[in-house]
Amino acid sequence: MASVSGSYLGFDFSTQQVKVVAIDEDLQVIYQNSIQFDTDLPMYRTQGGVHIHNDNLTVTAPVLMWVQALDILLEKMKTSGFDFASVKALSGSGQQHGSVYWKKGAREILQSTSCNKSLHDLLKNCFSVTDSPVWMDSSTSLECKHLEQSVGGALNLAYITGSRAYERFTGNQIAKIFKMKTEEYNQTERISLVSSFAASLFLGDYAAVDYSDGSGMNLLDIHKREWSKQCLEVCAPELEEKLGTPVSSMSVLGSVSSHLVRHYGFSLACKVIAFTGDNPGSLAGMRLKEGDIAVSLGTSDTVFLWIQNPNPTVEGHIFCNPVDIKDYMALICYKNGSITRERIRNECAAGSWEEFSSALKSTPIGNNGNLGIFCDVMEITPSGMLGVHRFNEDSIKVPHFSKPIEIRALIEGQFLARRLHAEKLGYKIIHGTRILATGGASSNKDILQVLADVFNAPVFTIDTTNSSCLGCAYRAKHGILSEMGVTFAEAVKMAPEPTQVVTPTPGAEQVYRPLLARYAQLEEKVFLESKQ
Ligand SMILES: O=C(CO)[C@@H](O)[C@H](O)CF
Repeated sequence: MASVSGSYLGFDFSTQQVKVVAIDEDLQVIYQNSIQFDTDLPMYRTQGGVHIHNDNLTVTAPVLMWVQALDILLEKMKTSGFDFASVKALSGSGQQHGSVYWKKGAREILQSTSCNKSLHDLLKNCFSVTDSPVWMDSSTSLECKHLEQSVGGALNLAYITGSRAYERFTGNQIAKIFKMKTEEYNQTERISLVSSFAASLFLGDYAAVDYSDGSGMNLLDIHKREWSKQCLEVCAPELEEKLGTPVSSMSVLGSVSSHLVRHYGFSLACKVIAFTGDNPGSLAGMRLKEGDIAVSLGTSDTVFLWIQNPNPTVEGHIFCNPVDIKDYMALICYKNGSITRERIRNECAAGSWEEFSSALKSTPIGNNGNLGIFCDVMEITPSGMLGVHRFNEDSIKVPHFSKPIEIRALIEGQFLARRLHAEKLGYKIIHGTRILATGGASSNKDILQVLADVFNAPVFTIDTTNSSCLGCAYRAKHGILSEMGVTFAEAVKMAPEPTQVVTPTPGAEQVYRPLLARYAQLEEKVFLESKQ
């Protein structure tokens, strides 16, 4: 029987805003809207949606601001005449690693349906910690060191949880709350991620943490897909009870709350699908599949990978895959993205991308063996690498290159690094591999040509505006089909296809394969020198 036509919602509780996208049965976007924390909720006095504390390390956001933002967004949708009754399922995402602390007794209030209050009025006394730590926080170095030491080191922790200890990761943040706000911690009956907190607002009950966003906590055993008791015990007492049991990112958590049915006219049949992290949501929005790699070329660069057999290392992050229960995804972040590309453009191409492109076109693939590593700011991957390092074809360090060679050395060096680190995490370039490029630099075809040549794979461009919202609307549709065995790829096959822009230059692979090996040796040399 043909399914009754309906719509699907994807929400994203990101750092600076709450966004919503609605799609129809054919996956076409039929509605979108957003609430900006700084401007629409000025009484919270956030900057970029957060409060950076005086120590310049602690970064938090007021949890009631997120609640109030949803009230306003749903009212905006209602005022614009959005047909809530047509929504068959909804899902969403949240900024990863942030944590929300529900006070004892909050669940009963969350479940209460009798009142006509806004969610903000309903929940205003429900949080034991009112300023939630968020991903920009870097105040938990001691907790990170303690966790790594307690489980046998950084690599062991990465093997168990998918990442070495990171200051922003939730387990270390919870450890700090237990240490610094012990009474508040003891008054907490549930700890949510931003994603599962948001899902709870729609469910009218505590929503479980999903495997994918849970992989960003240094607490979830990504192989067993259950909490690592060893990690829980190191971070804080009675933590498993406060976190609840994690679930698949495709889980149907239940139906939307009767509070929302009454206030907005959602159907009682509208399902809430597990919410997840913004990056797993983006992977869904880009419709990445096995063998694909997404490269976001922005101020900082981010690489998303689909991985079947992960090899967790102390660099990068392995998360459980949000759309395939047996596979994984990886995330690799680089600080030296467009920051460095723009500096070299200004110094070597008179500030012109056209001249930058001409230099790439006038220099040979492989740059006659000249290699460069350009870290204007301290790099995330590899952690702590800094400075500009140039090597000639004999791997001898040289003080400078000519301008065209400098330009090619920068771009080849960046993409050789992305390929090296991806393959270290277990990524494999297979037949049919696609590179999905997004972000500012993806508009430069000559830069994408180098990307295609280094990876020996075709490069496609995609519009990732609202990629996480869109991905979660897709996941909402898939969530109610997955129980019938429908795969995510099948559920979203009607979505707009990415545009192929360039294919690898014949013979490029024969140049870059040995160059990649040389790059790996030189990067290791520079990395070790930076640690001395
Ligand atoms: O910390 C991050 C990923 O590990 C960021 O991308 C946050 O998810 C942004 F909200």
